[in-house]
Amino acid sequence: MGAIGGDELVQWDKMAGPEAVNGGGGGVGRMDRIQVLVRLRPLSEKEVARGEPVEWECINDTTVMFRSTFPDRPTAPTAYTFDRVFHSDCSTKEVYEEGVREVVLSVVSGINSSIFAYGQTSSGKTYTMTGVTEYTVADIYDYINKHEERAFVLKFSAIEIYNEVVRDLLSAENTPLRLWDDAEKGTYVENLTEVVLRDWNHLKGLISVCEAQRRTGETFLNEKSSRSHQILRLTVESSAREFLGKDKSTTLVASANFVDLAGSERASQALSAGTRLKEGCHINRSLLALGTVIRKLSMGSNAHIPYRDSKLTRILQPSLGGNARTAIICTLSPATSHIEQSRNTLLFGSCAKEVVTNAQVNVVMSDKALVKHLQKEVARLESELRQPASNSSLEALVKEKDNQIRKMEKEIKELKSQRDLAQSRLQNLLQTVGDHPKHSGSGKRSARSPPSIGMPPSISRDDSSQISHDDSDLYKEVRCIETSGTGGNEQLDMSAGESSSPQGSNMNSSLCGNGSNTSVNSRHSRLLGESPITLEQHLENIRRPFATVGRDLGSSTRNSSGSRILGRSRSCRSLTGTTMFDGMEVDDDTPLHRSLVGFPGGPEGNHRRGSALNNDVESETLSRAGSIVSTKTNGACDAEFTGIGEFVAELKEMAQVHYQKQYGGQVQNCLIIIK
Ligand SMILES: Nc1ncnc2c1ncn2[C@@H]1O[C@H](COP(=O)(O)OP(=O)(O)OP(=O)(O)O)[C@@H](O)[C@H]1O
Repeated sequence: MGAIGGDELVQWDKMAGPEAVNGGGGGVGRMDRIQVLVRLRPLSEKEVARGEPVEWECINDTTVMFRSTFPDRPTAPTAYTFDRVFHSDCSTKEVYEEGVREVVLSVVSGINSSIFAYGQTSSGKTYTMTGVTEYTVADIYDYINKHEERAFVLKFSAIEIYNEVVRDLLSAENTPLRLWDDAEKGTYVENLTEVVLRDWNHLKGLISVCEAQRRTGETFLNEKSSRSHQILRLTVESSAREFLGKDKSTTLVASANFVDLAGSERASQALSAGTRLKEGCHINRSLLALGTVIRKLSMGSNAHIPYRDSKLTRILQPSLGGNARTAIICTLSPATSHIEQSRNTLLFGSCAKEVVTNAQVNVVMSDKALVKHLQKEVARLESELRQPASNSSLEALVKEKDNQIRKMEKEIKELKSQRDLAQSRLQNLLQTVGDHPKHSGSGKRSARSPPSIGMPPSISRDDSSQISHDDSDLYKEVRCIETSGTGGNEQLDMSAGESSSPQGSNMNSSLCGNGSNTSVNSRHSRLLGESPITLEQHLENIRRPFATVGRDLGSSTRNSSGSRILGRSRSCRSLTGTTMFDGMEVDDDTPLHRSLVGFPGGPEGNHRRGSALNNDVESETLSRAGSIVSTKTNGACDAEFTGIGEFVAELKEMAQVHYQKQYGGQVQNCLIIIK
């Protein structure tokens, strides 16, 4: 069996007529809400005898209202709206024709249908369902008689679920039946009797058998209370006579379920005990499971629906949110004594009307027709696959990409402005540092030339063989200060050149005693023929531009968010390994060594300074001259140079000691040349 939709369904709808199928179906079936009807019965003789007033009133065709007749109870009326409500004077025929007919007769068009009666005990379920079943069967036979072009086969089966046991009502044996799950058929009852109907009278006779077989019992509330859920199933198969036995033959197959549920009851009200009490427990439990399924279905979520919690819900699964059109008739007693039960029934109905089913036309095809149908379906799916994605999904994709592009453009813009800012700061710094030779008295270096700090002023740019290494480092350093992120281990650098110490050791500074011709080799001074500057002059030359740089950095190295943009340069790191102290052989007793130990950049001080900087990266930046320039205050900058001054003094002292050891004379002056 399969389902048809689209053209085939429209064709079939035309054939079946509008009275058979309400509306067309789509390729994936027909989404339909469960129809919920309410039927009020008249007061029973007992209720009248007790003098119970009528508490419920149907104020129109769709609304039933609770009006308390007791002055001591809350009088605010409560209204409940459903697809249709029927007051106590309405006949079952009206209920059928105005609320049920349209749904149940879908069965002749190949669409499953289910009619439930739900309500408390003695509210009129069996009374209503008996009439509805009769009217339906009468209409089906009427339909069959009017459609001679089709060949119909009607089958009938009936079960009851009594104390959670499934029984075949058409079988004399009282054997419990098992439920099975099948991928195609869904849940079905094993070995269930299915009778092919000869005619309407045949069916009437079978329904009488079922009534006789069904478990009933007398309770305080109902002389003939149904103690089981009863499901009568009428299956209608139909085929066009002209195609019978031919390849094109297709058969529509659908079932109509007539479900007369056992009524919920309160043991206290029904005064049940023993067997009745046990029955009542099973009834209430299975009704609770049904209520849970309906409630979960009504929420429309994809949550797990506990169909398997009871046999009732397992069997009725297709009728509850599945492949069926469904109507539920909620039966009410209007009596005061049943107010709470009536309210519960209406709440169940309110949930049920939110449940959506997906009814389809069920078709059985001959093999050849099935192959043809499947080929058509494959072709349709292939063409769908070949088509590009739908416009809406493409639009969404384009929109998303546009957003990404806009975001990236914004980022590029920001990066460009950051780059421009960095470049302008670099220019400023270069200009500031490039002015340095003026301070040292040279004035020959252009403003754009990168400075060679500590270099004798007469060394020209053309002497690239000697200064290129320093220059490149300076460039790197300035560039990194502007562009790299916050750095850490600032290092002291006083020289990056080769050693020219008298001993040929790897010292990066040259120490010169200042006698007439007693200076220790100073390659630069000799080569250039210029008077080398003293260490103090050199220090002063260094201090001035860096004091300026310090001021400049202090005002310019904070970005808008307050974070530092200055960072540790790569060149700084590269210089770390070639500080003048590396590889220097020093006597532990020399002043220089003592100085180095405590001086930033010395063997230990270097390390200590690095870790200190790590803890306060924001507060400091690296000076090319080997000191740390604080960007907080220029005073701090000066303090660093004062430290260098002290260091130089000690350096001199050490040079003297060294000179005495080496040459046995007094050093009158000392010159340190730093490349
Ligand atoms: N609409 C009605 N008009 C007149 N009498 C009714 C109506 N509905 C029910 N009755 C009567 O009320 C009594 C109880 O009805 P019924 O047995 O159908 O209730 P029920 O809901 O099936 O109860 P239970 O759940 O106990 O089987 C019956 O005598 C029935 O004839």
